[in-house]
Order: sequence, then C-alpha cells, then structure tokens
Amino acid sequence: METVLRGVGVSDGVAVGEVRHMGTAVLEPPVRTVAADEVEREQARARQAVEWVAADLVARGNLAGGEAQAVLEAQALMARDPELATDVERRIAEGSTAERAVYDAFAAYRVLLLGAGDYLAGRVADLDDVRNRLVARLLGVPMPGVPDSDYPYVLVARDLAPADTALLDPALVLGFVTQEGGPTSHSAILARALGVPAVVAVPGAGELVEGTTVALDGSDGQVVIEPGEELRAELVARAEQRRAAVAAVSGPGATSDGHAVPLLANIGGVGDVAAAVQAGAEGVGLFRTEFLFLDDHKQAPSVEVQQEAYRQVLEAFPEGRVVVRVLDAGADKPLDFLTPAEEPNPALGVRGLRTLLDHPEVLAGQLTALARAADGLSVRLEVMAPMVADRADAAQFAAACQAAGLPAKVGAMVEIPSAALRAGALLREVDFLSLGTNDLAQYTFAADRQTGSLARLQDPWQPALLDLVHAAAQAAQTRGKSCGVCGEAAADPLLACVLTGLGVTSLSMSPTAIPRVRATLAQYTLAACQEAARAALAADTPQEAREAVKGVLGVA
Ligand SMILES: C=C(OP(=O)(O)O)C(=O)O
Ligand SMILES: [Mg+2]
Repeated sequence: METVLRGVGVSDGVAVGEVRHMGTAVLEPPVRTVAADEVEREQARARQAVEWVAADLVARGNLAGGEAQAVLEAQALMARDPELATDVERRIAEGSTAERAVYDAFAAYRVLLLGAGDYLAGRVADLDDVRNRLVARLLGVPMPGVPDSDYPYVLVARDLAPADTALLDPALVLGFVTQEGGPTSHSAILARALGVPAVVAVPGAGELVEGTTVALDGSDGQVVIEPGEELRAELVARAEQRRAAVAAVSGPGATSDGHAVPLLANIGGVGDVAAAVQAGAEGVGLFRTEFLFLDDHKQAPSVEVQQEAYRQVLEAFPEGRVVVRVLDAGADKPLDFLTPAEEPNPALGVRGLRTLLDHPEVLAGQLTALARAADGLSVRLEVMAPMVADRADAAQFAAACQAAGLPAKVGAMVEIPSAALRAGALLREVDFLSLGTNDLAQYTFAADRQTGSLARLQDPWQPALLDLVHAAAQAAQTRGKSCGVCGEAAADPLLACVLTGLGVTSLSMSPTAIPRVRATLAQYTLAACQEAARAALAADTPQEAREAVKGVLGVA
C-alpha cells in the first residue's frame, strides 16, 4: 500500500517523477575546533569549494546571458576575492572548520559592505548567496535555489518566490509540491502558468527523500510516494479523461444560453503570449509588469525598454483587449530600489499603488511607455492600478493616466475590502474594476497568502469573499461598467460559474486554465449560474458553498 500525502491541488494534471528539493538558505554551521594536523586539509577544502562555486556561477551566467550573466559573474568574483580567501585561511589556522571559517569571514565582510553606503549595501544579498553556496558545498547539502538536473523532476520546495524561478527550466519541471503556499501563492500561479500539475500546502513535503519517485495529482491534491504501476496508470487515465472533455469545447467564453463572459489570460510578459493565444484567450485580463522590473536591483527599466516590452504584448492581440497592471511592488513582490527595507508589516505597508504615488517618476515612466507602445495599434488597451484603497487613490491614479495622455480605459483593482465595499465611489473616478481575489482574500481574512497553514482562509470559496465580489460586481453593473476577476478564483471552473452569477463580466486566469473554465461555463445557463451564486452566498463555509453549488448545478 502506497503512502499518500495530501495537500491542496492547485494546477490540474498528473506528474510522475523523482523528487528534487529546492535548496534552502544555509543554516549556520556549528562551531567546532579542528586539530592542528587537519588545518591544511581544511584550507584545501575551502579553496576547492571557492573554485567550484565560482566556476558554477560563471557557467550559470553563460547559460542565462544578459543582465543575469553580469550579476552571476560579479558573484563569482566575490567568491574568489583574495582578501576573503586570506581571512578564511587565517580563521582555519586558528582552529575553525572550513565551513565555519567561510561563514564568519563573510559575516565580517558583510558588515563592511553594509557600512559602505547604498551602492555596496545593495550587494549584500548577492554576497549572502555566495556564502550560502560555499557553505552548502562544504557541508555537502543541496545548493540554494533551483536544483541542477539533466533530467525532468518533481520540484519540492517550502514555497517558491518569483526570484527563485527566474532560472527555472520549464522543460525539466514535471510538477511542484510545496509545503507552504495556498491556492493563490506564487507557486500555484507559476505552476498554472507553466501548465504543470501542482499540489501546495502539503505537510511533510520537506521530508520527502531526494530521488524518491512520487505521483502527484494536481486536481485532488494527492501526492503518492513510490506509486505502483496500477495506480500510476489509473491516475494518468483519469487526467486524460478530464483533458479530452475539455478539448471538445472551443470559441469565446459564454454560458450555454449565450451570455458572453470573455475569457482572458493572466501573463507576466511576451513569453506567455503564445500559451494565451493557443488557449484561445480573448485578450489579456492581467499583464503583471513586475517581471520587467526584476532584472535591475537599482532602478526602473528605461521608458524605451518598457515601451518595447509592452508593444510586443499589445501587437499579439490586434482585435483584443489587453489590461496592463502598473507595477505592483512591495510585500510579496519586493523591489530593492522602491520597497522600504524596514517595514514591520510589508503586506500592510507601502506597496502597489502606494509605492507608485511615492515614486511618481516611476509611474509616469511606465504610463508614458504604455502610451507610446499603444500608439497606432488597434488593440483595446486598459490600464489598472493595484492595491487601490479608496476614491482618493483612484482619483490620483486616474489623474496620472490623464497627465501621461494614455489612450486607454483606466481601472482600479479591488484587492482591499474597503475598495469592494465602496466600489461605487471608485467608479466615480475610473472606468472599470478588476477583482484581485488573491489579495482580497488575504486582507479580508487577515491571512498571509504565502502561509500554507492558512490555506483554509485563502480559499476563494469563502462566503465572505464572495460577498465582497458581489458588492463590487453589483456596483459596477448599476453604473453600466465592467467588473472582471483576475485573481486565481477565476481559474476554478465551478467558481467561475458562481462569479458569473454574481455579476462579474470577464474572467482572467493562467492560459492553461482557460479551456476547463470555458468547457464548464458552456454547460450552464446564466440563470443556473445566478442560482449557484445565491446558494454559495447562503452558505457559511467554503465546503458548504461548494456542496451547495454542486447540488444546484448537478455536479457529482
Ligand atoms: C491578481 C492579483 O494580483 P497578484 O496575484 O499579482 O497580487 C490578486 O491579488 O488577486
Ligand atoms: Mg494582488
């Protein structure tokens, strides 16, 4: 009988493969005194580790190219720094182990860098990464970051941050299993974007032995350890059945009686456009522009660089609609040059639109780049701000868009309960709303979206969250304006029917989720969706809401 771990399935499909762990930050090596006759051997070990890590960084740089190559080469130079080497040798001569000597020597250097002013202080994160790599090499534990592998594997991690995944090779990752994270965490979003199965919030994922074969089902949240042949075949067959049912429906999103619900794609850049087009997306409902800003730790990309990146996306949807979200920095998406370093509670701090209003030149640069990118194109450009709290926020954003001469509809994301409750006030300033249900759940339930143990509260079926969706959608409907959903809630096929019934006018999701949502929506009339919505609102728990909706829609 196989051992089964259970978590939350967040990206459909089945993967079978060997476990590879994401290397975690290195712990402090214990203090141990080495005997005099071990000193030379320890010093040699330290030198070898430096050479190995530096060569590895250079090799990774060659693979990555561009800006990443420059950063990785600078890190290789740090690893080979002669002063650091002398300090390490001295510490070993005084009785430290190689790993402890490296750890302490880097700590001393770190203090120097921090004291040397802004520019050098900004390199501390790079220095820490080099230290972690050296210590990991000396301790014989996995390197921090994405594992090196020549063959496909199931990636196991505590959780994944956007920066962790910059060097991820999608061809090698069969699926994700994470210990932390909920349905709206970056691991879940990334898995859906890559179209790989994923199960998050799996207690015990950290203890999965490297190299063990697992089978994961991203639909029901099972992770089976060392699955037998029969079970593997059964899981794969079930996934295939689901896939075939979905492939049978195509065309624009609509209920069975023809109520149109445009199905749009969430993208992070031009790299995601092909998948969106292939999935039949009717446009882009959320272009997350943060990825453009991750390359340089010191400053925003130039207007020209941004203009080119936006243009490539806009050109891909000549007749469609593209909703671009201006930079959402801070909290789970920190940017060194914009995000305050010492906020006690970053999720409640200066983030999203607040960051941009504090740095109006960054907002103006982005809006100018968008205006230039859209010039002469037939695409329907819409631009929205993240983390709008009240009418004053909406007004300031609308004014900035006007000042930039943006030929676009202007919108506000509804991610804070205050914005949903007073959606009507926001709509006096902007043309449309887009519900970011990931953050809206986080702020409604005071439940960090990155904390796996709080997944229950991040469940988009929570009736309180649906109340807020309803409030915003109704406010928009009354004023004849649109109100879409671009949070991960839209990717859940049954919930998509409920959202439609609540009055939401479009659904935006990872491209890979579109076919299933389209196929499910096409099975029900608008009236059935509205009845499902009433049943969900009448429930007290997410489980009750799911069951009630399944009852109304006749789902087994
Ligand atoms: C779409 C959203 O934005 P992000 O996930 O990028 O914070 C959201 O919060 O629902
Ligand atoms: Mg958000």
